[in-house]
Amino acid sequence: MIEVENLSKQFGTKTAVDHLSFSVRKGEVLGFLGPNGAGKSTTMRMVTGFLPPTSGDAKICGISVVDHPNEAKQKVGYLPESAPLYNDMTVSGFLRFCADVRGLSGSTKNDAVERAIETCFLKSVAYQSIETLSKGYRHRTCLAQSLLHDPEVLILDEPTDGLDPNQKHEVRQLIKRLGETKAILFSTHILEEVEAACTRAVIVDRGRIVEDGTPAELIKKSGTGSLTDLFRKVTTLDTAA
Ligand SMILES: Nc1ncnc2c1ncn2[C@@H]1O[C@H](COP(=O)(O)OP(=O)(O)OP(=O)(O)O)[C@@H](O)[C@H]1O
Repeated sequence: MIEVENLSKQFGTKTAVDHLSFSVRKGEVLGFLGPNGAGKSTTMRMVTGFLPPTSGDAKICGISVVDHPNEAKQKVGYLPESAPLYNDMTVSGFLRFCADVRGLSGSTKNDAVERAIETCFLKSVAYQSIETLSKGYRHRTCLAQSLLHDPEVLILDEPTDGLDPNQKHEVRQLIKRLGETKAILFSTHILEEVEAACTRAVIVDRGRIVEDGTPAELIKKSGTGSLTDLFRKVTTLDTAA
């Protein structure tokens, strides 16, 4: 469902993503790990059709993001790193607005908004204005937005960032559940999320994949039973420069 083929991105002289290739099938949750500046967000922005690659391509359900970015976008739910929200709207109003932008109307729109509110546990704040929400609820509102059109593919950039431990647990469970019927790519800095939510994980460093395996395989590879040890072994301390 997600096929990334030799994807590269150059910003001036900086190579942010360097000939990356991987795929995610339906029923798979792929954890996308790597130090700050490894190229995770840049890869996700290209895979969702929001940033044109310097070379290579990504296909969403067989649709090229280079040749048909708008068609590919319709198949994807995307939670960007800093997702935009309209503070003066209520949660329900914001989701209805996003559904309009997605081209949903009538009962399809009502059902989509209701389902997203339920899935992301937003019922209690549905009619509250976004500016009054805690960070966790704001975050879940962004996540709900990405689910409105019931996409086959979900691309989530640090979906648990800034959440408290209870909310982190809830969102991980949600990702796991959604992953049963969709293809999910999500980035995280929290290595325990690999075991908690992923069927597979890749570690990227300086725009390249340096490890790829199931959580059990990666833990075995570490030699110490610790994903943190493996992560530290295969990644560079400072990749942002
Ligand atoms: N628009 C841009 N212009 C120039 N350089 C950029 C741009 N966007 C990203 N970069 C650079 O590309 C590299 C990869 O950045 P990216 O945000 O993809 O990393 P990341 O793995 O998502 O990092 P983090 O974990 O900190 O979010 C970094 O060196 C970053 O400074």
